[in-house]
Amino acid sequence: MKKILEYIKPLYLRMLIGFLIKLAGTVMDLAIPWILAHMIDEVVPTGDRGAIFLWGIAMAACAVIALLGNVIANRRASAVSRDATRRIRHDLYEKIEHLSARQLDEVTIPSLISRLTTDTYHVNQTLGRIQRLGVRAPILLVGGIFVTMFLDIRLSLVLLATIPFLAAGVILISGKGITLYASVQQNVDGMIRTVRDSVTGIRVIRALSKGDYECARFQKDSERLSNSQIHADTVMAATDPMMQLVLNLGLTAVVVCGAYWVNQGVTKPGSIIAFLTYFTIILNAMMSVNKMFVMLSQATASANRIAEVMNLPEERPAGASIESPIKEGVVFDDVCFSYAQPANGYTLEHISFHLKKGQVLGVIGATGSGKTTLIQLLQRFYPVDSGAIYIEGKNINAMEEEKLHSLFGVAFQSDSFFIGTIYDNIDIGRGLPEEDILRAARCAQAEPFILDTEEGYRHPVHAKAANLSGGQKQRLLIARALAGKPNILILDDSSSALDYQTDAALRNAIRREYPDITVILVAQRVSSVRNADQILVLDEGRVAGLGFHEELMETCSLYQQIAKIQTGGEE
Ligand SMILES: Nc1ncnc2c1ncn2[C@@H]1O[C@H](COP(=O)(O)OP(=O)(O)OP(=O)(O)O)[C@@H](O)[C@H]1O
Repeated sequence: MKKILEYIKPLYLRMLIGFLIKLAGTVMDLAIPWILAHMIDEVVPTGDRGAIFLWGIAMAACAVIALLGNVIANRRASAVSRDATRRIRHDLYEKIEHLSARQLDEVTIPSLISRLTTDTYHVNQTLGRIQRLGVRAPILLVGGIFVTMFLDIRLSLVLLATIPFLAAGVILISGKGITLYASVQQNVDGMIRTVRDSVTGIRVIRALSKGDYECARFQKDSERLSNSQIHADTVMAATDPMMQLVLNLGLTAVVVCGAYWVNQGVTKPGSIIAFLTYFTIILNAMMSVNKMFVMLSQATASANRIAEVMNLPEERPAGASIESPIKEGVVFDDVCFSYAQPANGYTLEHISFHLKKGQVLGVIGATGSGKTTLIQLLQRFYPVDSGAIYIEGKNINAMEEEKLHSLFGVAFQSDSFFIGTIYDNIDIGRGLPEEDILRAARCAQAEPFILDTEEGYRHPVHAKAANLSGGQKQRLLIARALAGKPNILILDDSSSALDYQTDAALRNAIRREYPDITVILVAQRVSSVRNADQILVLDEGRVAGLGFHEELMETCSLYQQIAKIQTGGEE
């Protein structure tokens, strides 16, 4: 909550003005029953029509001012909570953008989505409500009690006796609400995770006839969420009836005592009528305060979840000062890395190689051998546990993140497409020169299929590029990676859907059109890497071989095995 208060601080003045307007409106609301009692008990018995008319006008004026004050203040409250939430959402999004891959793994993407959406929504709603009712309800409550005391001290003491019971109940229950609503939000995370998995993998799910299984999984998450929501709401809902009961008992006592005192002539009937009106005002104010506490419990749970992400430390990798004696290309110097605890074994172990500028490195190995991890380390998505990675002699830890990432053009196995044209999907908002885009598309062997369409480069791409084949998508991704003319091109198994001929044409075109680009080519097929200047063979995170094709065919048994399986022994 402390973090959220930082966002409200600059809005204090605006809130204060809103509060003052609200205060004026609320005081007018409180004045109306008082004027009513005064008219019945003091003015009407005199029979002075002029005075009755004037007091009537005063009542109407109070009602109009109360209405205007409340409307204006409510509008201001919405504007303030909208502005505060917009800034919170913006900063949270920016923070998420800069989280390290390890932090993303820890918090998880679905949880970040719900923090950015439902949690900020709860904060927004509560900020608005607190401003709308935070002044009005307590003033109505305290003011109502104060005026009733002024009207009749004995009757108001009967009413006051109920307040401590009510306050204790509200405080107890709303404290529990924070824990309950935090658990609801955790279940929202779980449901988003399941929906995300099912939607992104819907084709695979259908192909494997796993629809029923996924439905059951969703049902389970949905039930868990409903149950936690029902449990939280049931506990929190207990406060309203409890308050009504206590207040109604108080009211009964007031009416009984009031009737007795009127008979004795110590209380006037007008006071009893005004007292009952104030009683309704106090009851409603109590209910509003209670609702505010319920919302506050929910918003506190959400605010804590938002602050948890915002307070995550910036992970700045260590060991940035050391420079490599090799001043060009990419150098991996005895790199070890593990996603979890190194004590449980490394994912990549003692990886060393030097890739000269303009050279091609092929990376091959069984699934799970660490090929993608190696690429992630090069882009500093995770910090290495030991050893160092250098680009042009500079430790990547010493580079500004933006500068480091601007060196790469990356095509992953599956990457995102957005609704737009083919041209837009290659450019992705970088505003690149048209000739660079056309050249990249040509080189990626994408142009023939693009020109085959009626609209050419303006051909529409549907959501998730559902109207393109796997090979066409891969070619567009490669074109996207090339179009920015990067220093280092990373192709992570991104030509697996291409036929052998297109794959070979692609590699030749890259060499011909972009001779200075250093290429790292992760592949499953020996044919994709055989012409590389160096081939790194990975086996369970260790280097099983490093050299060019013919060399490895002589020295590396794992490489020989892979080649033999893929070529049917022709090699
Ligand atoms: N974010 C992660 N957190 C924990 N472990 C991970 C993570 N990503 C990968 N791993 C593990 O690290 C190992 C290497 O994975 P990696 O993706 O680098 O293999 P790969 O050779 O690229 O596999 P593939 O050819 O199937 O893509 C695997 O055992 C994998 O389970």
